[in-house]
Amino acid sequence: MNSENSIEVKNVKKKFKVYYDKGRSLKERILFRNRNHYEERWVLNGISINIKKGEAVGLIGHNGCGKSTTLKLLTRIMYPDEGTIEIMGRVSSLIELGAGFHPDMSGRENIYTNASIFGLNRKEIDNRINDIIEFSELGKYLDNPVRTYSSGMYMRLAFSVAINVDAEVLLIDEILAVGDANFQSKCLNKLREIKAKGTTIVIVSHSLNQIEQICDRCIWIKEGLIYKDNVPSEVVYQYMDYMGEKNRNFDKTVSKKEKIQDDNTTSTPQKDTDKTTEVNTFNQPNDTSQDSSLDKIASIIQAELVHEDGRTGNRFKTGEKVILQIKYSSKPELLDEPIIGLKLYRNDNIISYGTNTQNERIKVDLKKEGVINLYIDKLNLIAGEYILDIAIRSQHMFAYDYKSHAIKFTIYNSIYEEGIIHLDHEWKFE
Ligand SMILES: Nc1ncnc2c1ncn2[C@@H]1O[C@H](COP(=O)(O)OP(=O)(O)OP(=O)(O)O)[C@@H](O)[C@H]1O
Repeated sequence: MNSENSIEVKNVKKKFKVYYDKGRSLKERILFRNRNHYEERWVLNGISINIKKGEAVGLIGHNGCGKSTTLKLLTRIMYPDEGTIEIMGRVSSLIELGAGFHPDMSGRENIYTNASIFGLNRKEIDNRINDIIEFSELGKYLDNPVRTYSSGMYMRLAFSVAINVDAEVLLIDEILAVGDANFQSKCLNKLREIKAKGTTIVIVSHSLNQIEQICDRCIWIKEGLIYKDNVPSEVVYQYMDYMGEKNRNFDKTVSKKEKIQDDNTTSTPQKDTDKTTEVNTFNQPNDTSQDSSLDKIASIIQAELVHEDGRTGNRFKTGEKVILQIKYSSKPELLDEPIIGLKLYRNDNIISYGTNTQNERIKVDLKKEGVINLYIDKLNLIAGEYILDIAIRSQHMFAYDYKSHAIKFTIYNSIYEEGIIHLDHEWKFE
């Protein structure tokens, strides 16, 4: 094994036996008695990964692609059918929440048994117990049996033990999905601390944001093989594009099926409800089903964010140049000096920015139909999920139209930053 590496996975293949239903009735059992009772399904078809000491690697991919299987093979919960896995140093894992906990034992007793599974002796655990208890925030519940714990409390305990055993390799499967927002951010900070100390981390997560925040490298597993292996910002971007395309194709299929169903079940004229329309397209002027735009003095028909090269998107890099395009219709003769307003907030409800044309002393002149373009030179938000509300209001604050959650988008950045905004800056050392 190369001394620079912490993990070496060579051409690993893994198959599972998937057992058929034996049949419920006697007749089924007799009829199917000669049939093979299982089929073999290959989940990993030859994976090779070298992970350097101190590297943090994220595994991503769609459901069932083999991420957790890879992690379980690394933990040696299961073994490969072909290929080899070598790991240097003590391994700590957060794979199945509270696996290894005894339900009737107290939190404190479980700390001892769980930490000893990770290879710590009594004295080593005694030295760490205060840190473990403090991090778990379990306080007065620590002496209660863990069967009385909520899943969040289980997670706190499991996480606290796993990160305090001074492992050289930490394997985490989707574990940060549990627990409240405060604890999640505490775990993220702790992971950064652990990483800074040189621990190798492999993390499976559907939260691409977490992967971007913690990892130096991201591996996309597809059809049991490594499809992409690069810096997180690159791989996550490509993955989002791929998943977006997949969802659009799915929507198209659903739309077609629904249309056929609709055609079969009703003879009344169908309204124009094309499911392939972007989610940020709102009720159309010819859609008379809802609060119709026809009745409105001004309507927001569509809103989207556009990259500098003209592509519509919902994923942008911190500092990217973007254009917000708002397609509208209005009845100019009835408009009373309209105001266009925006409110941008992060998915934890922190308002990140808000403005309107009135405050900026911009005179708005809306036509019967048109597009409002807002040019944003630098979208200086830190990585996260954001939501944009858009409104067209009158001078008297009457909302002609208000679109809550008009656009949802993601900001990515390979550098971890705290807060909301990114301050353009430059370091100089003299
Ligand atoms: N013990 C098992 N027996 C049979 N099939 C299994 C077993 N464990 C996993 N599989 C199958 O292997 C495939 C990969 O599972 P795995 O849990 O590794 O996927 P994953 O990428 O982690 O998915 P998810 O994102 O949904 O967690 C799935 O089709 C799953 O049904």
